[in-house]
Amino acid sequence: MDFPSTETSLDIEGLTLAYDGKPALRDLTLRIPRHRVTAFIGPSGCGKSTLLRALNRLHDLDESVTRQGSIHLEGHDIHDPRVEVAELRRRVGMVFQTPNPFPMSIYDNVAFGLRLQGGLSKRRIDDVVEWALKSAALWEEVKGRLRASAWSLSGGQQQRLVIARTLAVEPEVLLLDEPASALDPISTLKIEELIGNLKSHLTLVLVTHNMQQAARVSDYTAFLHNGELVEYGSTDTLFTHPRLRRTENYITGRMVS
Ligand SMILES: Nc1ncnc2c1ncn2[C@@H]1O[C@H](COP(=O)(O)OP(=O)(O)OP(=O)(O)O)[C@@H](O)[C@H]1O
Repeated sequence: MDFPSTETSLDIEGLTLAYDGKPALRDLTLRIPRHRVTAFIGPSGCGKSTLLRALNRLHDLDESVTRQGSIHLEGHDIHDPRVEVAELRRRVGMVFQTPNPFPMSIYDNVAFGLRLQGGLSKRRIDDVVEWALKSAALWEEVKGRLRASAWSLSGGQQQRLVIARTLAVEPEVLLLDEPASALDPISTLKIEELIGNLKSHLTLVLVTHNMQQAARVSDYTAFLHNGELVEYGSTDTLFTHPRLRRTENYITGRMVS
């Protein structure tokens, strides 16, 4: 799957990543398009989360990890020594499987990153908190109790709060690692709707075990197996006319691992 560089957000080239010398990703090359939803699918242990984490350098502190190859964000090498990792992680935000709001109020969760950046008036922070909560489709449910503890929210609301917290610092890319797998079906639907709405101004990358979910929300799908990129293409094509037998076996449930 190839996109012109003008439409590419993340350009992954020859990426090999190993834990203690054991490769989890093998020579992966793919381009992730801007303002689209790209899903990574594949059996457990195939390297989906490893690839997602590599995109905002979450492996940096893991001394067992070695890497070859490159990742460019908007044409710039994310491993360039001049890159500040905190700024990279602001631009490439990440939401994990289990909602992880901070032990503070709803408002303070969303304001957290803005206050760290500093220099914003109280009024401006109020505005951004409201905008982020609206963007995460949570505002109507919490506008009357912004000072309540984030932990008083349901699991699905907590996950949308975490998304609002991530959106508040205006990332360009949002990485979602099984964001709905701990949620009930109604909360899952809300997260899926939200993903669809966010792509008008964000690039989204989604790891999911749920193939129906990948089919519902993503524009492009990458199928990984044993750390290799097996097939990558438009979601419609990959699910209806996979090129390779391995992909077909996986999406039809004939491959379990
Ligand atoms: N921190 C780590 N240290 C050592 N090995 C790891 C580490 N994280 C992942 N691995 C190994 O790397 C391989 C890929 O794991 P990864 O979590 O990326 O796969 P995955 O496709 O996301 O799996 P799942 O769907 O089960 O979450 C697996 O063999 C896993 O055991």
